[in-house]
Amino acid sequence: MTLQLDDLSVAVGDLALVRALSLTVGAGEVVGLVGPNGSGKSTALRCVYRALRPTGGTVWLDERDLAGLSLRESARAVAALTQESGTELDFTVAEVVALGRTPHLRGNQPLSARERELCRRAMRRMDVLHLADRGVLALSGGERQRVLAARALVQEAGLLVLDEPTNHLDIRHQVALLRLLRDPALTVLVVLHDLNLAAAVCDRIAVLRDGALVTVGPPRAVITEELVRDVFGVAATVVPHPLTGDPQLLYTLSAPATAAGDESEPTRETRGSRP
Ligand SMILES: Nc1ncnc2c1ncn2[C@@H]1O[C@H](COP(=O)(O)OP(=O)(O)OP(=O)(O)O)[C@@H](O)[C@H]1O
Repeated sequence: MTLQLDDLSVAVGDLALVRALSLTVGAGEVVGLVGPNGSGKSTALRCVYRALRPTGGTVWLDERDLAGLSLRESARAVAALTQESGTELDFTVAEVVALGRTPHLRGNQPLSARERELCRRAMRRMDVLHLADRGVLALSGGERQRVLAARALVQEAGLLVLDEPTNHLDIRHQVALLRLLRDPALTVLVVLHDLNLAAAVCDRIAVLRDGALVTVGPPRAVITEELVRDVFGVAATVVPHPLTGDPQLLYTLSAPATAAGDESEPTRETRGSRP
């Protein structure tokens, strides 16, 4: 499935949150959306999983206008793992994962044997099968995030959008989840704060600032010291990953503030010397 954001804009009153964003995610591609806090990443993503109606532009799914699809059709096409994917009700883990099949079911139709196996496999892949009978409200943040990831997987949608999916996850589960994204059957748009993980998992990275696209391209072209300084206001050193060659950022916490306005706490060297 191909996703195309075409001149997408979101405004609240006079405030532009997303400005004329055009971005294509090709079938089977993993595209990362990165940018500073408040740069419009989640807002853009919300337009793709229909939590928000854009004020301008169009979201195309395989050349079909998302706004013209029924909610059931778009729920079959787009699975979302976001900060809004919460579960307030005390369902069991197995029940929450099974909810991912809802767009495919009619009325109270029970899950088929294939669907039950699909749910079991997703729980195994996300390492939550041993929690199947536990209530979700009593889980840790990371366990709950893995349950929601399993729920998104069983939806069998062609497009997966994720907003900070590694939130709460320990490093083993971060790597496991990001590996799942590298599935040729999946088209993926993922918001990530960790630029090193983004460089490792994404085919291309799109950088947002103040709601507008700064650049988009392969990690090696996008993740540069200049970009990190200009967009994030952080001094970093880029080194190639010794095995893959992917750009990886090294940060020096005692580095001086940058021109882009790093107003961090005074460094160890300067602390105490201020009036
Ligand atoms: N309903 C709204 N009304 C007014 N401003 C909003 C609304 N929703 C979001 N914003 C503002 O729009 C901007 C973009 O928010 P958004 O959540 O898309 O940013 P983000 O890039 O995902 O940020 P973060 O990295 O902090 O998650 C922020 O400044 C936010 O405060």
